[in-house]
Amino acid sequence: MSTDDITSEQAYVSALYDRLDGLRRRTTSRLRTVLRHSESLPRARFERDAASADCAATLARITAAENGLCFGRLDFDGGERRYVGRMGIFDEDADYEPLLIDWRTPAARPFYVATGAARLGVRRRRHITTRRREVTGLDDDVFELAVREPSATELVGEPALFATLNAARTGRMSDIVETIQAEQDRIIRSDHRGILVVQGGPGTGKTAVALHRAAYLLYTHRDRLARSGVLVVGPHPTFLRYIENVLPSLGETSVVSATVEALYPGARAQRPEEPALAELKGRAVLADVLAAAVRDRQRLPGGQTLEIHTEERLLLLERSTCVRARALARESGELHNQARTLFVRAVIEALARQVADGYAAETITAQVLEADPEALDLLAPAGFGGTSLLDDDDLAQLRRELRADPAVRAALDELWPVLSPEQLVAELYADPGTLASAAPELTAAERRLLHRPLAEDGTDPDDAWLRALRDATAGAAASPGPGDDGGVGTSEGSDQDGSADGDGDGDGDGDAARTGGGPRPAGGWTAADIPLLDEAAELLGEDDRAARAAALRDRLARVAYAQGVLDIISRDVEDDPEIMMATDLIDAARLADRHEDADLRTIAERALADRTWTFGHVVVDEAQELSEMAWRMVMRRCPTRSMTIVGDIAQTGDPAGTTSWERVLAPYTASGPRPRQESLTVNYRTPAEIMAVAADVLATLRPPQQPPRSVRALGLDPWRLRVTEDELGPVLARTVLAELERLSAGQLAVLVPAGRLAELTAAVRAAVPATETGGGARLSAPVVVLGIREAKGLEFDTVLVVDPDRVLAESPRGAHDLYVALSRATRSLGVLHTGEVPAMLDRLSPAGPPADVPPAAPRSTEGRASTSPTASRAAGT
Ligand SMILES: Nc1ncnc2c1ncn2[C@@H]1O[C@H](COP(=O)(O)OP(=O)(O)OP(=O)(O)O)[C@@H](O)[C@H]1O
Repeated sequence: MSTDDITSEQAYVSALYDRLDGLRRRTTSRLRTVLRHSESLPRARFERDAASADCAATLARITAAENGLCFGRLDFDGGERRYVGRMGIFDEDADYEPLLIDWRTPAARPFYVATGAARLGVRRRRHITTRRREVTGLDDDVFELAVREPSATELVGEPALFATLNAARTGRMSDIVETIQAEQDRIIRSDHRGILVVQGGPGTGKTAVALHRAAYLLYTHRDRLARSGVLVVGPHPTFLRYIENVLPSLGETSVVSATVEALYPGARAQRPEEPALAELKGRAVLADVLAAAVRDRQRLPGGQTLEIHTEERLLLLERSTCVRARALARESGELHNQARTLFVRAVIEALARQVADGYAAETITAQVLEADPEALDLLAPAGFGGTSLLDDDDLAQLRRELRADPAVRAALDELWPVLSPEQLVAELYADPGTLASAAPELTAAERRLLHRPLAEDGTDPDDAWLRALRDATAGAAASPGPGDDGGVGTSEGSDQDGSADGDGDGDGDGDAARTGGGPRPAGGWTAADIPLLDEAAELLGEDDRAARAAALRDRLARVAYAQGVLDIISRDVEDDPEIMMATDLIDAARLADRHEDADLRTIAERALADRTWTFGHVVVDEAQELSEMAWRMVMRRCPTRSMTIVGDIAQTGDPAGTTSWERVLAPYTASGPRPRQESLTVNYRTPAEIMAVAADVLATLRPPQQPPRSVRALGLDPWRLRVTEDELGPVLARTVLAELERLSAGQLAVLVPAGRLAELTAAVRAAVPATETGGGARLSAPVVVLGIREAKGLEFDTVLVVDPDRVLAESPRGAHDLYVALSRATRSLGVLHTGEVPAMLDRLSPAGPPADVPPAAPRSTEGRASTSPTASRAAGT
């Protein structure tokens, strides 16, 4: 490329940066002006905050575009020229002529998909490489005018692509906006409607494509998606940290990313699950089991009558009354906790009638019996009409007394308890009788597997459901107002059944005390339990009446305040009919609404705090790991089914994970359009020599899968080293040091069977103290030691896989896990094994012990993250 070319491109790029600076200055100054206004009224505050959020989002986009602002140019047959970059820049003085087009616009598309076979009118595609604001290189694809056969293997912008692929890893995924390939571009820009499934082998760019698609959809449908948000579901927290820079670097900051478990704002997984149990808990049939468990908790008295001994009297609750009350509550279509109100109301009504009849019977006995000795027998079958002897106030008082009576409450709790999801699931596991009745579809052995006693302390400080219920009811009880008596939610007239405490007994405790806190199984919850808790929450229903009543009370107070304000400003002019008064323009209710405080939390904050939040689009990465129950949980978050699902069924490690996209998605697409399927076939990560080893493992899986085609070979043979069990720790430590020496920059991962994580981490740490490990590992560390599941979706320059035999034995999907482990490296791979090498790894070249590395001397790698890896490596040895 001539220096003239670089000079002229530099001039153009510099002019773009000048415009970017101008835009930044204008936005910053607008932000300052907006923030200077100290608004006292909530609505004005809201507008100010919305304007400042808008400025902040624009500034974030400008900042994100700074590096690599312009990276491409297209020259068309007719002489038209388009520059492509990270954001659109227009010439305001020339009718908004585009100077730089955003990569997501249709006009930019030929940059990614034009080939010699399908030129789309492009004569030349130029990749422009920049460092900071300086143009450092140009690469041109000049298309011949003659049409030739399309080639499936054709890469777009090879030099730029290989420069990225060969660069050392940093522990953070980067965007690929400058080098998106044609098969990836098609997926990124695919229609947002419906479910899109992208199946692809390791390193084919599924994660990269899914994230660029999220950015594309946010750009194309910003109005719709900005309100409801986009959710990215990833397999583990380390993965979410690994990808967290990608969308911000594309100028998108409003995406929520979470693991499946984090979508349930309550209990957290506290321990790993046994594979057999994880598989069982993942089955969709567990949804039926939970539904049956809920119905089982809606009970009837054992005999024909239930005796309730209150302090004053003995009440006899007829079984038939409970049958009717239960049918009424069930048929209402309300969820369990809300339907309890109807059940309680019907039972209390029957008990009130019984007490009133008692009064009537006494009256009759005293006044009538003498006149007609058979009066009791005559009246008893149809009742004494006792309620008609009491006026409405007396009856209301009687119902309140009955609801507050501890014996009556205990009986109601036995028959129809308020349940938290944690309580339902933990008590289901704990009680073999409930399990047997709720889970007839499971075998006795499976039910035994599910059985787990309750944790001894019985309460779970993390039971958010109960905490929220307690807070809400405490708030409701603490704020006296019209709602407390005869007002919203508490009167006999409106709610009849009582108050805002969610159980209808008017005691304000929300029954939290009676649920005994939040039970959990001994040992705590596991990741496989979380979808069950979410399902239980869905069946039980959120009890939001306390919060609703509190909100209504707030509003009444605001209306009263607004009325006071209107009275004051109208007072002096009240008698003059000529003068228009404030009350002619606005009433108190509307004035109050204008003063309502807006919810200023970000979409992410609101969405993650609200279990019932639904997103405009959901991306599921490593989707093969989701169980059927987890899918139910994710699907609830996306009723529109606008979803991008990316994964690889050959990499499924979770025993409850997916083996067929069709099968797992069938329940959600039965009545709608079928999911669209796309596949990615080119492996950008793993060099061909390593992929050949992984492909041998892949060949042992059923059903057989096609390995992806590696885009590059590096000429470095993957090796294996046999060591004795005793030597494993020290040899591993020396190998790590030797490999670090070889690796001038980048990252090294030691991938081990989950059961050996602690022991092998200790061995590596003896040589490299800064080694990071486990789910919370900091990926910028020079060395990380991870179990295979924790390495899902990640990549490293060098990978050492330890004890493949144990990886294979540790889980029914051991071979899938080994396949994942072998396909994480971007440069080199070594395997340390203690027994015979598994036959599927025969292709590995036998190696001698790590040479030239002194065995002891632990190496300091302090400060490596902030200095150049090469420098700190040198300093550390
Ligand atoms: N078009 C591209 N240009 C540059 N780099 C790319 C491109 N496509 C993919 N890559 C790189 O290839 C690597 C693998 O991509 P990614 O992690 O998205 O693959 P994956 O299919 O999700 O892999 P796995 O299934 O193993 O998790 C990443 O470093 C990614 O940045």
